Amino acid sequence: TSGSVATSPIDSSDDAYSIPVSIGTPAQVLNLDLDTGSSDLWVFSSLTTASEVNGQNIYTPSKSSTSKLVSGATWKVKYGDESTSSGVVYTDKVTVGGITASSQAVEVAKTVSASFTSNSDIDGLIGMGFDSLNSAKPSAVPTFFDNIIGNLDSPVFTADLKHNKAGSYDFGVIDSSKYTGSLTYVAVDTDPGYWKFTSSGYGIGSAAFKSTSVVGIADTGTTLLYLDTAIVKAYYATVSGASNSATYGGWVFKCSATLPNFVFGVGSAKITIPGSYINYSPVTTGSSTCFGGLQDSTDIGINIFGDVALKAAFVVFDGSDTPRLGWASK
Ligand SMILES: O=C(NC1CCCCC1)N[C@H]1[C@H](O)[C@@H](N2CCCCC2)[C@@H]2OC[C@H]1O2
Repeated sequence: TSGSVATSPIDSSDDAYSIPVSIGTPAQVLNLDLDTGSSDLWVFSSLTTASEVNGQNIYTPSKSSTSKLVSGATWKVKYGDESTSSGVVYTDKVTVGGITASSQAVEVAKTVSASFTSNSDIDGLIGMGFDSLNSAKPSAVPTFFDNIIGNLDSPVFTADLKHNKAGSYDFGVIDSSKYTGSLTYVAVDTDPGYWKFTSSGYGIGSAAFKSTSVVGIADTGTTLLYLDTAIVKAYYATVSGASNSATYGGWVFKCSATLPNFVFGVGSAKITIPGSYINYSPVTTGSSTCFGGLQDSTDIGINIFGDVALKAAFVVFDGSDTPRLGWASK
């Protein structure tokens, strides 16, 4: 089997990309953030503290004839941005892009942190990282990808994210009409559970490409691109008036600035991020100061190829016995 689901940016800054996910019988459709940087499928629900729900669609297990409580199971997840959620676990039928997991662990939130409450566009997350990152106790539960991989024509899913328009996630198939040239594959280190790979270097604007190993994760659930200080400083050195602002917690510049393209290497291939993708958004609504889409990864401890990078490419997440990532321009 194979399938495809449209994914849309939740706002004009491409802060996240959501997909419709059907849960239960009859179907309850929620808009979930597909996150390759985590491995819990969790949802806003009828069990979520009422004051922490603010316009999100909710999953009500008691209205689904196929829901079952997983007795004794709990979960609690904390993300890199310090957001958190926690609750209990049900199993139910889950369908994404026409592909069904008949008994998918659905982690039902009893509580969520403020940043989730304030984002009415996201009804939960569907984690597509490796099972080792799953937070369920006393035992981890498989991801949706893990549950369907055996039924897929090919053990892969692909990401075709776009700037300010709908893209797609495909499952079980690599659609060659969605990219140009050829795919270049790179090995994945699944420790501790991210899609972690080594980029072969970078280039800033028309400057010479710098061949150097840059270890990072392909993370659809992170908005921006986070890289080593030296690379980031070299990039913003080409943007007149750019500064690393303590006030705003990162590199900022005049919204009217022209930003150079940023190239990252995958093997012998090169992915070009248009400079415009690095003009992420005004620091506050209406400000003429803009926050950069490329930021420093020092405080994180790992480099993150988030949506700013991913939307410049077509990416194959290959979950075969030797996991790997395929990258192509588009
Ligand atoms: O915490 C990270 N990434 C970290 C960012 C800082 C540097 C380290 C990694 N990703 C989260 C993301 O921010 C959340 N957010 C929801 C609202 C729209 C934007 C996305 C969403 O929930 C969990 C996950 O996705």
